[in-house]
Parts: sequence; C-alpha cells; structure tokens
Amino acid sequence: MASVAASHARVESLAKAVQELSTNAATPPEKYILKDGIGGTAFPVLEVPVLDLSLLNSSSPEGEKEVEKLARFRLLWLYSVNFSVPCTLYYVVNHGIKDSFLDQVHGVTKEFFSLPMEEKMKCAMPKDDIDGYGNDTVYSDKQTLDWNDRLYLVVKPETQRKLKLKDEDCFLKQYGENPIVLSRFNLYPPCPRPDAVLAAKPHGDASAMTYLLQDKQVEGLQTLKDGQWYRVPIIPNAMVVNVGDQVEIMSNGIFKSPIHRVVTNPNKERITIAIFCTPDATSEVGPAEGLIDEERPKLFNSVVDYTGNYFKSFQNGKRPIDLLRI
Ligand SMILES: O=C(O)CCC(=O)C(=O)O
Ligand SMILES: [Fe+2]
Repeated sequence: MASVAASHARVESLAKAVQELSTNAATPPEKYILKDGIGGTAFPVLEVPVLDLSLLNSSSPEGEKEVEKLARFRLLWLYSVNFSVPCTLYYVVNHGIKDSFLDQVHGVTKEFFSLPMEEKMKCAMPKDDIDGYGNDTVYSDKQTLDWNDRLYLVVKPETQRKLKLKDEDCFLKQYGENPIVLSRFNLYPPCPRPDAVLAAKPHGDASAMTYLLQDKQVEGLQTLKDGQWYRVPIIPNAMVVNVGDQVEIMSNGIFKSPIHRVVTNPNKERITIAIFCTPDATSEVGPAEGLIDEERPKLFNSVVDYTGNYFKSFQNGKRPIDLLRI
C-alpha cells in the first residue's frame, strides 16, 4: 500500500496503539485522562425499544402490534401526526442476518486486532483519511484521547438497498448517486482507569444512520438522556440502530442524533462493529422542504460533505452539527 510509510509516522506520533498501552502501561498516559473523571460510577440501564423486523410485514395480530409499537415510539414518523418525541435509539431483532455470520464478523475482527503490529500497519490510515487502521487523529495538545484502536473500511455503495418510504423520498434523494457505507471495527482493550478514561468521548454520529453490532459479553455503550448517562444493555446479536447527525439535519431536527459515549472496562476487552450509512460526499444535505413551516422554521444550513469536515471540529471540542444551526 503506497501510504504505509506516511501513515507509520502518524501512528508513531500518537505514541502507541491503545492495545499496546493496555498491555504494557500500568496507568494510561496523561493525554487519555479526563480531568473531571467520567461523571460517576453507577449509571441506570436505558429502556431500549426492541423491534421485531420479521413481524413488520405480517398481517397477523402480532404484526399489527409491532406496527403499533413503531407508532408508539414515533419510529414510523411519516405516518404519525405528532412528531414531538421520536425515539432515535432502538434494537432490531430477527433482522435476517444469521447469528453464525455475526459471530464470524466478530471473530474476524478479533483476529485482525490480534495480528502483529507490523501486519496491521500494512493497512494503516493514510495521513489525511480515516480509512484504515489507527486511532484518534491529534489536532492539538489539548485533546483528550479515546482508549480505542479502530479499523475503518469503506463498503461499496449498495445500490440495491433502497429504503422505501411510501411516497416520500426526501431523505433518500439526499443520499445522492453514490451513498457511502463505512464500517468501523472497534477494539476497546482493558483499561486500568475506567473512572477517568473513556473509550469513546461523547458524540453524535456523523452518519445519517448507524447500525451497531455490540459485543455479546462486555457492555460499554452509554447514551445521554435528559442530562443523565444510561447504559445501553446487551441483547446478543441484536443491532443497535441510531440516527446520525445527517438525519437530524434532513429531518429539520425532528429526529435527534443521540449523544453517546463508550466507557472502558478494567478487565475485559470489548469489540464492536459499527456500520455508518452516509450520503454521497458531493450531495447537498439540508432540512427537507416538507418539514419546514412557520411553526418549525428551518433549523440548519445545508452542507456538503458533512463527514469530511466532522472530525476536525469534533476533536476540537465542538459539536459539528452545532456549526450548522441557524
Ligand atoms: O462501540 C460502541 O459501543 C459504540 C461505537 C460508536 O459510538 C462509534 O463507533 O461511533
Ligand atoms: Fe458513535
């Protein structure tokens, strides 16, 4: 790979892979420590709606109940009159992806992170791109780093999978000709300071939608609701689906991109796989016309390549979506 040499310099400038720090350092280096800690020790479990996808097309009473559930949680917002509190984080089960395949994806991810560093560096992130193996890009000395190594892979545009929203395609149009599906394979090694080190700092995803395969054994994801952090419980092989910033923009703020973070575990390694669905980088993304009126004026300016500009403002401590607010 042509960029290996350049990327080497970048990763070395970050000191070490977190995986190595976890094995070799008694305490995390200063740049990983949050000076105010992580805000407590006990966090309640969030009540997450669980949606059975196999029932949605069924006309059986169970199927109807599942559709009612969608409406109750305002997931089926196009059919719902009241948009006030749509739920934007939920589990899906019976999604049609075989458990054995999900186990395989998890296993291959673990295998990748177990490779010698020299092997992993063969697909290191190029200097000005996130695609590849690496960890936090350092933009300033003030940055607090996340306790996590990752492998980002762009998945080819999937032209056949088109979400059909009855007669509304105001979101799909904004995905453009070549929507991007990006996968992120996360390794969270054990961390000796779970009280003060986060595996991923609080963020809303840069995507339009995110699908997350949680670790089956080790919890870590937390989401912020009414100023309180909640643990997102594990349901083995269920996918966590969450709205990203770009759907918050397209929906003119009706769907909120949930703020979430990942805490560290003192003893156990955690592996998760996130799939980010993102509009074409040349496509203009903005609030859909039909969702702007006198009662709900336009809340965001339009943007091109939101993802491309996301990381810099995020790592500088600003929520990228806030820069677009009118
Ligand atoms: O690993 C997790 O639980 C969440 C990961 C995440 O938030 C992300 O990759 O954006
Ligand atoms: Fe995330």
